[in-house]
Amino acid sequence: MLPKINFTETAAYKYLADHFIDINKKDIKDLFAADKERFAKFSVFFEDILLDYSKNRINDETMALLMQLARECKLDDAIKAMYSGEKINETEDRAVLHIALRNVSNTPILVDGKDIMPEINAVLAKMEKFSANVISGQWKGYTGKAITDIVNIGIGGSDLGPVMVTEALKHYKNHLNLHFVSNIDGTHIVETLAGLNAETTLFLVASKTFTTQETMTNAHSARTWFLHEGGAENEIAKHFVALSTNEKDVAAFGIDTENMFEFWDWVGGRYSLWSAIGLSISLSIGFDNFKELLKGAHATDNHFKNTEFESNLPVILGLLGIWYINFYNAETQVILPYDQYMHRFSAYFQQGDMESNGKHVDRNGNEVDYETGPIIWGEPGTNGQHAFYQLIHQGTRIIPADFIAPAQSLNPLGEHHAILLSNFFAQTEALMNGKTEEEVSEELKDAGDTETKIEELAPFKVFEGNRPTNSILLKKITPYSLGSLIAIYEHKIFVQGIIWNIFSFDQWGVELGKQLAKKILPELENNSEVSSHDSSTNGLINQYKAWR
Ligand SMILES: O=P(O)(O)OC[C@H]1O[C@@](O)(CO)[C@@H](O)[C@@H]1O
Repeated sequence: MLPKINFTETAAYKYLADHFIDINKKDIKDLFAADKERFAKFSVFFEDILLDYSKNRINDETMALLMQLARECKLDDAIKAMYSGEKINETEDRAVLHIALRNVSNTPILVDGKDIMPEINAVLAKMEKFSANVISGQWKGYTGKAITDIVNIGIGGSDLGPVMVTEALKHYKNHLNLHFVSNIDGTHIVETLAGLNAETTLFLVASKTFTTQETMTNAHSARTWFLHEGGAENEIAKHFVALSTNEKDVAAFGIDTENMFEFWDWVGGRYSLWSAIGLSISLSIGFDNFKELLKGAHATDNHFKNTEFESNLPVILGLLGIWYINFYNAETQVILPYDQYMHRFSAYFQQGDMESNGKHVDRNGNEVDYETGPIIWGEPGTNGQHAFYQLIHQGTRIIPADFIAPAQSLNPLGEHHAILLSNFFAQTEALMNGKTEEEVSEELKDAGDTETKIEELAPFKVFEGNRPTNSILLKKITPYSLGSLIAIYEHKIFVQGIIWNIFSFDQWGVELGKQLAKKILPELENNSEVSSHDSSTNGLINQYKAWR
């Protein structure tokens, strides 16, 4: 069982809260001025990943107290509980073992007394064989042609991970064309299938439960399309495979369970890209590269489990988040990858973080009286600079920002990468230093503005600065380094959930909307007026009926 400690009652929390003003007397830029070794002190390497957290509102005392907070919340016990297969997802009575999916060192991991590694390795072997067959052209469609297009049908964790990774690793892809259908909006599957050839298209129906309404509806529409395009019922098996834990419903759909790649209930949907859900990744970049992704994550898993908290990247990132969320009332966390391939990285962690820690009841079943999971958002740099950096620089909110960049470009072209990285470096410097009214006035004076003009304009051009950022510099985006980075963020989420004393691995909050949608759907099947809801819902439904 996980520890069930209220972190606001710990000595560390109380000291941080009581001495918050004293601890925060100096701005970040003054802390740098006072300590030439600040960067060295507050940056840490994990293999070819550098985390520079020196541009935060911290000092030695803050970090020591945050580390004490983690220890008082028994984070080390919680880590051991997860890695040992304890059922820490207590409301669903499940273990949480995405770490087992990438446990390439094959140390036994027991669930209910049974080592799960053999079955994990069996699925990996099946994924490897299948990927090789499809990529080599050995796997043929119903007219004997090789597969050219892969369509992954899934949503949430059965879509976001595969999309993010196949995009981030596009540089490593082969000839297969990858497509992803997730939304129930008919546009998504219609636009995706337009122009595809049923003879050479392979569908992956990705669904842990194999009951998700969007996925099953899209899968049936894909099946109908396949038959309409010339495929026959007895040829479904050549063009449909299932990625699921639910063999019964896979068979009921008409997919040969021989073409089912299984995973298990101790794999959370938002942590499942390492499982059979990652088949689209393996098809896109080859199984060897998929294995590299697993190896990178496994390296982070060992780092997280074995490294003292003071040098532990997920622990440092997790505690810094706690510092801003629970002591500065930061409501969001922005993730800014300065790499176009990583354009879905923030979106991926919207589910990863917000579906894990968007909780309001603690592990004792009581309403919490403190903030928990942040709102995760972000876009690649430098695009974000031309969209929302105004608010980050001069808005009224504190927005902790993670800047991520690779030192090496996968597409070196003239000075493009140098320009990209110059912005990566400059933004965190600008957010920290800001610009004083004196500096602004000086600039305006040098530009020849009159005293009056300077007096009018200066307040609008001041940058407060002291805005906290983390910089994560990778040597290069590879399957291995991406695997490590994703796992760092996964474990950061774990750290925060443990400290907030919440359950990070269930997601009851997604159910109510689905239930109500299932009640409304039959009401839309006729044209009679609806009055069973509140006047807004009734009004909207009835207007929809009038207009459709
Ligand atoms: O993989 P599946 O079972 O189809 O679930 C898809 C997604 O739906 C959820 O909202 C749970 O219902 C996410 O947690 C999950 O990743």
